Amino acid sequence: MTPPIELRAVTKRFGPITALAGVSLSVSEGEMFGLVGPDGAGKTTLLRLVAGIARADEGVVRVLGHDLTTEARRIRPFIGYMAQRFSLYGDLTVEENLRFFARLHSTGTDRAWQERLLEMTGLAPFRNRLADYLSGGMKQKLALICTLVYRPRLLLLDEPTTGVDPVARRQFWELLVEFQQEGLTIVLATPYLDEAERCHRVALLHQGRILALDTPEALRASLPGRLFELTATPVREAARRLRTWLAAHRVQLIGNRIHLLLDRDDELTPLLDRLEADGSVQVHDCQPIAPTLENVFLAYLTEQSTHQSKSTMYDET
Ligand SMILES: Nc1ncnc2c1ncn2[C@@H]1O[C@H](COP(=O)(O)OP(=O)(O)OP(=O)(O)O)[C@@H](O)[C@H]1O
Repeated sequence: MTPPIELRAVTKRFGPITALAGVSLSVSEGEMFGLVGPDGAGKTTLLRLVAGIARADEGVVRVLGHDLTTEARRIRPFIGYMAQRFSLYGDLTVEENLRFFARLHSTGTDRAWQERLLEMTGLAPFRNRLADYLSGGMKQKLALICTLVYRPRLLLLDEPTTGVDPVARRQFWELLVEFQQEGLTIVLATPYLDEAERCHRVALLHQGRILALDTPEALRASLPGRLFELTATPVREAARRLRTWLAAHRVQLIGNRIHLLLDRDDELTPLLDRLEADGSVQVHDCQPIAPTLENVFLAYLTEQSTHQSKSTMYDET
């Protein structure tokens, strides 16, 4: 079966900036696919290309069997795209917003579906409230159902829960999972790695390239060696010293803890002895831990930037 989304060697430039550089990926029917990466990595650009709003400079974007270079218009009725700043009409009520978006796509008559969306999101009791007076979480839910009101086959979400409180985020996710289980294919960009963990597969983007793409389990397993969590004081000095002895991607400062990636267990004791040797750094605790996606992505990103600074050094000499 043809995958609903397929990108082959896609490049997108904005003047001198290369937002996407030769990206290839495919998303399967009914999949929940996550895009993560630092600001400016190219996540929004990728979603906009798939939505048919922007065009690739090179490569092929195929969505629902159509080549978007020539057939972008054909897919629009089947795509739900919730942009980072999705605009609701603040002076319309919840229900009026929903009907407005439904009418834009000539499905204004499917009232049963609209009612179901209002019920599912818990927005039914607030149907007459102006959108301006909804909480942040409720606004996001309304934006989601305005995106789904015309029953798209693909749902593209750009950081849909940014700035939403944890309870509302959890509710939003319960809805997403419900829609995905009904067969909707979902691609979402997220800055939250706990959200990425809930996706079937995740792509890590950096400067327009895919650094890693796999299931969360496989990505975690791809971190070579053993990970240790260390508490020490002063923690910044401890991390600084470790970074001078080990490759940068092996030492991650996460809050007030250091995560240390070693090849072998027996590297640990000599390293800790060296850290405490002059008495100015004290190690309080050190335990082996299971890696999270955050560890994996930080390792990839640091390794990448070390690589780049090395090649810049070579370029300059
Ligand atoms: N319309 C545009 N004109 C010029 N540059 C752009 C445009 N859109 C994106 N860019 C640039 O392309 C690169 C990728 O941007 P993009 O918005 O896709 O990243 P992102 O991963 O979504 O980051 P963020 O989460 O900060 O939006 C950035 O360097 C950005 O400044």
